[in-house]
Amino acid sequence: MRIAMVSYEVYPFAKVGGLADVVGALPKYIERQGLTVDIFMPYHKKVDENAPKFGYTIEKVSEAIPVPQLLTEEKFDIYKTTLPGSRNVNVFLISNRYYFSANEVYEGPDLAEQAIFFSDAVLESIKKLDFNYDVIHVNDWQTALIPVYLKSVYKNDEKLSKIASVLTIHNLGYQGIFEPSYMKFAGLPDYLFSIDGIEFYGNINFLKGGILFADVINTVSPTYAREIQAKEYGEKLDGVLRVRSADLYGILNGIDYEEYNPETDKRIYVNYNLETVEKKRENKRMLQRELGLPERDVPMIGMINRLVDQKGLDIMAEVMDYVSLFDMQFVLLGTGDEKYEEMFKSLGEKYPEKYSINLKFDIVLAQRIYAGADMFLMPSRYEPCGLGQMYSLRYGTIPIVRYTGGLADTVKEYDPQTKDGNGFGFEPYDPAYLLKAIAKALYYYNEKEHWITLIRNAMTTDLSWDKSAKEYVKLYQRAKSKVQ
Ligand SMILES: Nc1ncnc2c1ncn2[C@@H]1O[C@H](COP(=O)(O)OP(=O)(O)O[C@H]2O[C@H](CO)[C@@H](O)[C@H](O)[C@H]2O)[C@@H](O)[C@H]1O
Repeated sequence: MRIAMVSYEVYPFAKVGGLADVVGALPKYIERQGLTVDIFMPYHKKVDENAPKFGYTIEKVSEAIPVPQLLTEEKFDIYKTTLPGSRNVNVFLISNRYYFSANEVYEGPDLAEQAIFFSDAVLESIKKLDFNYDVIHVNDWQTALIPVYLKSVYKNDEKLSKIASVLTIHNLGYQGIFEPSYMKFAGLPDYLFSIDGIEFYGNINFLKGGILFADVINTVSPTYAREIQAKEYGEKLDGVLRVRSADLYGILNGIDYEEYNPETDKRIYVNYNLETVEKKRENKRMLQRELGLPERDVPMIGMINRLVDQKGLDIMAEVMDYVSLFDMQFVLLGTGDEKYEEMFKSLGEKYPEKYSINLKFDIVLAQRIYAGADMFLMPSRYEPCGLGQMYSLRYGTIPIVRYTGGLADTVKEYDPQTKDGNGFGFEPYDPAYLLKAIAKALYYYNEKEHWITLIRNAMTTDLSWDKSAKEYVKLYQRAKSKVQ
């Protein structure tokens, strides 16, 4: 089977959040299952910026290809590189100066036009390139129109009509909702502007289109796949998801065990494994030094996040003054909404000996926090899967989470009787429960025998992609069986 995987972000070429990590790792593991995978992504400015750091080279494959389907004269070029660490995963970069010259991945002159242009350009590239794909695997709203095109405009196209589609929802909170006028730009037939199509409360909704028209849909954890079919987590698409529930799966993300390995990770200060885990302390000391925190043996809580409502920062705001009463340190790395940046900045100013607030994107510092911190906080309001808690488990850093979505599927409450469990957490979205979970973790930090057991349980949790990659292969087979 040959798979075309389509995404706006792919590590290491351009990364904003977890989507990049998934599409940068999963193809390597699918390839090991004997399939062939190619990636299609926009040629963002970031791709050139990251090239010297990661040592990939880029060549031009084809140029000035039109998109006759769309209401634009813009053309695109195709460039090609290879996914580092893969055997043979081609990465095709769709280049167009007008749409893709912003500094950031999710910026541009018009985000709706940009996503439509990219989606159609991918299909035009597939027509042009000499490969026969069995499945197009699209990710999130930016690429969710591809299944819509396949089942409407291209349903009689000799090549494209034979390709099945899979949509992965990494975050239902972002849907791509725009004015109906974009139907015309996209060249989509009018009949699609209906309740059974991409119409959504008078607008158009790209993700809804993907959910209705992809042959198979999945999200990134079994719990989130269940949660989003009910009103509380459904973001107004729960009804549409229930319509497709027979074709909706939940496959837990994995993490790249080669890239994220405390034994070999070159970005951390001192390497370690389960047998030499006491070296974590050295990582903490060096991190304290780098960040200007007092070099003491106090429990350190880390947090690395996009600073947005999803991440539970409003309930955190209510408890951090109380958490600050403990002898502890807190290290934040993140960027996002101004109100949250301000909240963390003022905590840093109020308690300079306890807080290190780093409002930037820095993948080296991220690894140093995963390795150096003792605990990792992720009190998300909702979390489709969550990778932060998985990286921290792998690095022996104990997660404190809200049990929702993938957090509930990967973190298990520590039981001091049975010595089972790899972290701490809470369920009701309520600051009092969050405070209790943090206090509990801080308590067990001082119960050294329990803490060592926790670290052992964390580091031996199976989070590899191997199992999930096999699930994706089955998903592709299911999708393929629907178009024959
Ligand atoms: N300032 C910063 N500097 C450096 N690195 C930073 C950073 N801010 C965040 N990161 C990194 O970005 C990634 C975040 O991934 P998550 O999966 O935790 O959340 P995200 O909401 O982005 O992903 C969405 O998609 C993924 C993938 O499916 C789902 O796991 C998740 O639940 C869903 O919300 C981690 O690798 C983290 O280290």
